[in-house]
Amino acid sequence: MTTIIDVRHLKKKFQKSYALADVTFSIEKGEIFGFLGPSGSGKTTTIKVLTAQLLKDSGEARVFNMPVSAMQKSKNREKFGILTDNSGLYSRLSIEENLALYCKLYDVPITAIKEALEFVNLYGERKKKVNMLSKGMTQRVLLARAILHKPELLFLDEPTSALDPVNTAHIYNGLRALNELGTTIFLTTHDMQEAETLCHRVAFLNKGSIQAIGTPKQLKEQYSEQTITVELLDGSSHIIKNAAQNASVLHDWMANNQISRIFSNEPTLGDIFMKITGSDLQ
Ligand SMILES: Nc1ncnc2c1ncn2[C@@H]1O[C@H](COP(=O)(O)OP(=O)(O)OP(=O)(O)O)[C@@H](O)[C@H]1O
Repeated sequence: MTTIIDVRHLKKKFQKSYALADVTFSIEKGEIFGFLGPSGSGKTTTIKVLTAQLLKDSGEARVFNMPVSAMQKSKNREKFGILTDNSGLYSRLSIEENLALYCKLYDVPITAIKEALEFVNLYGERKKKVNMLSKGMTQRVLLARAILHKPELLFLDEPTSALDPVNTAHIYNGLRALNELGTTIFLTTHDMQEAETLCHRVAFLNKGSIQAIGTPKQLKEQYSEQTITVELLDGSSHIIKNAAQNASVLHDWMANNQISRIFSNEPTLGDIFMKITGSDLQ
């Protein structure tokens, strides 16, 4: 396994308060890793430190096995793509003209524009000026720009926050396809459904520190209360622990043909976040 991002005891303070209090995690090549946390938990600060837009106060942060400071060098910048809400697009130029400038900057053939715009479902709109675009369209242009040079690593800060369900689904499929081709993806979100749909592993960030980390399945198993709901034909509903002492009750219902539905009560990632931190993800 190749470690692409390695962060240990990372701290970052603004004025007197810690945006990152003590953050430790690593991401392996080929992973889609989700950073889940409510507003103000430190997600964007982490991306900014990892992409050398902000200096850390202490701790270690390595990307591609290099200290983050090396990410400023142009040959290393080419290895990653980044989508944040801090746009940097030229509002009076068209989508296509903006991406063409980026192609020049990264020495990417101009033909890459078509592929990137098709990826975000915007090729038909390529002549539109950026100042005429909706928030969701701008977000898709930024995503196209982030993948234009086919980076090995993508940092996506809330990539679908302004998108409608159709475009969100389109972007999810595209990100999975990119990941299958080998792109490692670090994404932040406060949308637990997004994390569950896309991510191989997730970390829960709250008040600048990681509270839990694992695959969605591991976290659900770890924090499940192991109960099942049994609905009977008489309309009653029973939540019982999935344990040996309840086998005879279940057996009797079943033997008497009383059961209408049975399902397990799996917690969502949002439930688990709430349980661990006492706050929700919004
Ligand atoms: N440049 C800055 N100066 C002062 N405080 C800052 C600065 N940038 C971030 N912070 C503070 O650091 C904390 C973490 O902010 P950050 O933007 O990383 O959170 P976030 O999880 O990305 O939130 P959101 O989901 O709202 O984007 C917040 O309390 C924020 O106010």
